[in-house]
Amino acid sequence: MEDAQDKPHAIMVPCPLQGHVVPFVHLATKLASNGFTITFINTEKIHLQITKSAPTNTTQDDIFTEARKSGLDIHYATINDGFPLGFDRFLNSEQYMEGLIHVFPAHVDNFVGKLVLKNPQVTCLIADTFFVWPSMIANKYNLVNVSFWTEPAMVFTIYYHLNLLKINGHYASHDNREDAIDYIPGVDSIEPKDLPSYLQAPNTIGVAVRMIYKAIFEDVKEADFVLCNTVQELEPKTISALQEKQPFYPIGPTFLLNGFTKTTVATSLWSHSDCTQWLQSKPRGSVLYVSFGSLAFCSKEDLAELAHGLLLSEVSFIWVLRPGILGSDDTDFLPVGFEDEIKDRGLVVPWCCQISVISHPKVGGFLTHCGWNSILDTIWFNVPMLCYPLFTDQITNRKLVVDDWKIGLNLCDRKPIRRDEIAENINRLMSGKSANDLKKNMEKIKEKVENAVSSAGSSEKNVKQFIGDLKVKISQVGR
Ligand SMILES: O=c1ccn([C@@H]2O[C@H](COP(=O)(O)OP(=O)(O)O[C@H]3O[C@H](CO)[C@@H](O)[C@H](O)[C@H]3O)[C@@H](O)[C@H]2O)c(=O)[nH]1
Repeated sequence: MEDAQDKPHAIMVPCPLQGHVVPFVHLATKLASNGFTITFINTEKIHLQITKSAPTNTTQDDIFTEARKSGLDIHYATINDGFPLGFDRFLNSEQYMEGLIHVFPAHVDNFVGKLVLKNPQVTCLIADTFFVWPSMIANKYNLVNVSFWTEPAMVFTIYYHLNLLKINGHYASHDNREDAIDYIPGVDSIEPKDLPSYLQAPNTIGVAVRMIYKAIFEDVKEADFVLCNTVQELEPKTISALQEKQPFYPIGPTFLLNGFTKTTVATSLWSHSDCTQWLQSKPRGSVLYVSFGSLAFCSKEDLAELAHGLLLSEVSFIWVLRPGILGSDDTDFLPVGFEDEIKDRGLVVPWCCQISVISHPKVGGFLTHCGWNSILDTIWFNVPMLCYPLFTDQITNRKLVVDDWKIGLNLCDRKPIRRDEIAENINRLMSGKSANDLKKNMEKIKEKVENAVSSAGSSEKNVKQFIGDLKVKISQVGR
């Protein structure tokens, strides 16, 4: 029998969200192609949503069936998150988060306990940094504790140094300081307005969210290794500073780690509308892609203003309007006559295969909420961004895109957003000098990413380094 460190068996648990399941699946595939055995866990709810959304001919009980046929040793299991399948987790997000903190860990514990008993080769837990329980479970079952962070290192280090923000009066005081923050290791300077949203308005967000961030960044300090879906050359100072605290490996973008091939693993939570035929008739680089990811809510007023801005811009667009984007069952939010007015200039879809759309040569700009996966997707396909961050890390991600890397523009500089400013910025994104400048900067950033995922690049090297370090750790833990 092989030693446990020669063929590590890792349990992988993503946070039950679209933007987390996707990078976890790519990482699982990468590790399995490097000789790991993986047991991948989705919640029953996520599994149901994925299988319901997959094309009927591919619906499977096990999303890794095809991957296994190609020789990868990936097992799949689903566990209960503490709520009935019919419970609406988004409309009851506060209650859901309480459940993820207090109930979900008991289900994970139960599952891991049984698996470890049956299978002594299980040596490692790779859990989403967003969970509060990994160190408890890793310690209980003597597993190497690996935390996977799906956002940029900049955001990680801000939460990691929450205490510094508090001591210095930039967070959690009655009257937070408004001057620049220049004491976080590896971050030159950041304005309070660029902090993740949860750190800006501590009194208006739920208690559960605040508890989660405090708890997860206490827990991650116990991890043996931290993996991050970023690129060393994009955030060098921040990453070096973090590496002085903990073994921290930038290994992104994970969707490129297996070469850019279409994955056989179903991950989408909604069915894809096909946009390729509609795109065919458009001139090269002329279409704006608009999407706000899987999680963020918009107000009815802002969506109406966006719709008017798109009309005024006269640009062709594909707009992903996810079901539930208003945070309610309301579906009646587009201005009267909008669909007639856009005719064949605009296509509104509930969801699509984002990679297929932004890789299409007809697409020339991306109006995005600045979800980290979307930023990585669009860098790879050289599509400049118009940034409309809505909450959480998206606020800080915008700073990276617009202020630091200069590969995107702000949608509006003030709130509430205004249709004339939206239209003007859409046009600046899609044509003229500003568009050319953005494209030139984008080429430089893309080159860094391209180098990182090449066989001698930093992300590939960091994956190898992580695997080597993990094997040493496994031999020391001696399961
Ligand atoms: O129509 C669509 C829209 C999105 N996607 C995919 O869905 C994912 C979306 O991820 P992301 O852009 O990161 O947005 P969210 O779904 O909003 O992701 C959550 O998780 C991210 C990673 O932690 C955070 O950066 C975000 O702020 C948070 O909202 C990406 O893989 C996209 O390729 C599609 O396939 N089709």
